[in-house]
Amino acid sequence: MTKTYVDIIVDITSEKLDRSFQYLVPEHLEGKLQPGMQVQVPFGNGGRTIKGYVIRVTDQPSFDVSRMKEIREVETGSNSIESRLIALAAWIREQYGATMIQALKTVLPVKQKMKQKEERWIQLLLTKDEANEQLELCRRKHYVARQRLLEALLENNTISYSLALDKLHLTASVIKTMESAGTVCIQTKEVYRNPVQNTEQEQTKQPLSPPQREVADGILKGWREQDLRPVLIHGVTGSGKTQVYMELMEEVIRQGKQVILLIPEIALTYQTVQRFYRRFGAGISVLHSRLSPGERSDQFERAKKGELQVMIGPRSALFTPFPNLGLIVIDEEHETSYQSETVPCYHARETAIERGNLEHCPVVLGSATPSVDAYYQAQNGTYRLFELNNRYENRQMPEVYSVDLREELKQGNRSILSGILQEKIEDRLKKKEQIMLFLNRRGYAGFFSCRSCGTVMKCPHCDVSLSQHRNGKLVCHYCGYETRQPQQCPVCGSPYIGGFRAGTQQIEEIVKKRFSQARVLRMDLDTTRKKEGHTNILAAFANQEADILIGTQMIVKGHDFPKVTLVGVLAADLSLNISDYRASERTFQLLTQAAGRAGRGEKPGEAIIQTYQPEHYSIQAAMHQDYRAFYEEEIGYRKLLGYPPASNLLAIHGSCGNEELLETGMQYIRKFLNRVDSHGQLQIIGPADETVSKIADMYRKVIYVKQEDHQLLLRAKGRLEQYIEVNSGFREIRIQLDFNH
Ligand SMILES: Nc1ncnc2c1ncn2[C@@H]1O[C@H](COP(=O)(O)OP(=O)(O)OP(=O)(O)O)[C@@H](O)[C@H]1O
Ligand SMILES: [Zn+2]
Ligand SMILES: [Zn+2]
Repeated sequence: MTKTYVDIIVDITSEKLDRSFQYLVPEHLEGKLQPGMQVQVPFGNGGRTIKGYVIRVTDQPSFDVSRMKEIREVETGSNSIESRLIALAAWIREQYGATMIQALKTVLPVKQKMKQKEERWIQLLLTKDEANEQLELCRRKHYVARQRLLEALLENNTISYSLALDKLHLTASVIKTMESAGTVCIQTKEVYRNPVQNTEQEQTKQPLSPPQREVADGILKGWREQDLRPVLIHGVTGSGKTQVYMELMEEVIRQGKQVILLIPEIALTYQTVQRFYRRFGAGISVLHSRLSPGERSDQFERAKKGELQVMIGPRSALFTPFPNLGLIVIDEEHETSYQSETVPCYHARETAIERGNLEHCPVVLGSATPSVDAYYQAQNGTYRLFELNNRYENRQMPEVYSVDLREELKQGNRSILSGILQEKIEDRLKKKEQIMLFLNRRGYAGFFSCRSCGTVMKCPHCDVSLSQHRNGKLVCHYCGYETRQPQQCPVCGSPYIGGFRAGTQQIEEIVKKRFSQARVLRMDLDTTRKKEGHTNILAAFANQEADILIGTQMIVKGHDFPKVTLVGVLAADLSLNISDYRASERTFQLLTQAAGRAGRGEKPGEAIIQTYQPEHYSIQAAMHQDYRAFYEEEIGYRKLLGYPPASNLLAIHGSCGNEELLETGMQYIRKFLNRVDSHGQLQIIGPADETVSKIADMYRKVIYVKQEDHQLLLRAKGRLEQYIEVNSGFREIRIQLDFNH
């Protein structure tokens, strides 16, 4: 009979996570151990017994079995939060191809010694009238920072100091000035806890509209009947999904449980967070990527101690160690940022659902453009589906028009702005309404090429074209390589060489030139590189300090600007051209979300989609804001071609500085898979070059494996991982396994 062995960690509070110890499983415990369980083990030579956690069960001993000690016993009734998170880490390891240590480090907050910071709050000392008077004064004098603080304080008479710095982008000196002027005072947390609070601030709960009520009731009813399937809320842009989340959260909190709310980082603006503060008060904490590890683990510590009811944050907030987790909500569920780009490349939606299973708590997903994956699960009954088909107060959905750019060219318009878009911009400027212009940058490069021979200037280290910047340089957006713009073609010597197609910078110039009266803001990677750059720009646009906001995908994510009545999409199909089976899905989502920014306030909105492929189904469906039409078409293709969610797809990514070595290694992997697959059940494609076949001098290749049965594919993946681990030929090659993405 084969023996089982378990890896145990005894210390989960420090960097010592990677010290694991192997023990023998005694006969009476055979088959009873799982990752996460707490056990008693002998430790050291003194016969001492200590507690440890099982992190892995295996039939491969890692050292001489005759020297291995046995586990003493399993702790019964120990279902600590750590146990559940370790079990989650084990699941992540299995699903996403990582080592157990990588998975543990992702899931468990690694504690560091940190001085406890005192939490401070800013309180308004003026009456409403006085504050409004001051606000008027600041407006006249263009004290925009003070204006922002006053506006926030008028909505909520006490706000968190760090939130003010972070999300309102105020400096300490501005706050200081207002403090010495007697406008505000600074309080510590203790004071805030027994505060003389202005009562108005607690009365901000808005009643649900009848359709919102119906959705919330339907969801709660299922939970009361122990239906814990994940819930998908498909609600059109502006339908008030947030309102429904808040209702559900309130119910869960009332039962003494806690809530995790995931929001894409880019949508985690002051506005959004403030909405939740107003409703739930001090029991909320916000995580974002700029917190230091210490600050982060502080927040996790507070959560564990029961000081918090709600954690809001991007992806990683999913691992908040709440003692009694009652609900996980994922807003904008379709967002690609929910997938980690570093190992383990876990997907927050899938991982949330697994955490929900482990904690017996429901998961709610929401989106105006659900991922095809989630909608598929809702169609086959794995998820429950709820719909909000109208905007709040039946505000109109935007009217969407498409413009065929080929026709524009035929009619002699060579500008990136079509005739109709120019007219509508003019009209909105006259009416003092706001405009958003969106350039789809995915799959796009403002490339520099020769008009005589067609040579495109590429980065010498990466297989991508260089982008032209205004400073006369060509820049690689993957590795940062820069070079001066050549005066003539390096291949044929022709002087007719230049940049084609405009990037956001050039569009800004074109727009400023064409509409000299307009105040223009631009938001893209370059203007937001600085800390809080994007918050500044969004806040300025929300304050109507500009008429036109030009930007990339960043500007379409869940923002609510009521004065925007026109959205222009400059080149819709750029993202259709990338070689990714999700290209159509991404394009549809981007266009629908972009159009959804228009007409969210009292005035109805319009969107104009400029495209070279007006007949493409993604663009057609986005024009009609018809998710179902898009989904039906798309799922048809996925079924036909065996792509997720109709089938399962394992991607094996390899990268290496030596191309030959990489090719050989990938061929070995292919042969190994063929051997494992003796019944010919796996469909193996490749190895082939990745879309970007080289980054920073590392060559990149990929093998795809398709199979409908997830378990079968998981088994193949497990065998492959072992093969790679024991085979020294793979030391030089970085292999990364990726499921269904
Ligand atoms: N019950 C309600 N009472 C008052 N205002 C509401 C209500 N429901 C929605 N609204 C308002 O309608 C607007 C849109 O709501 P919300 O932002 O929640 O929509 P959404 O479904 O999350 O939209 P998107 O998917 O586009 O982000 C907001 O300004 C919100 O304050
Ligand atoms: Zn040339
Ligand atoms: Zn490069």
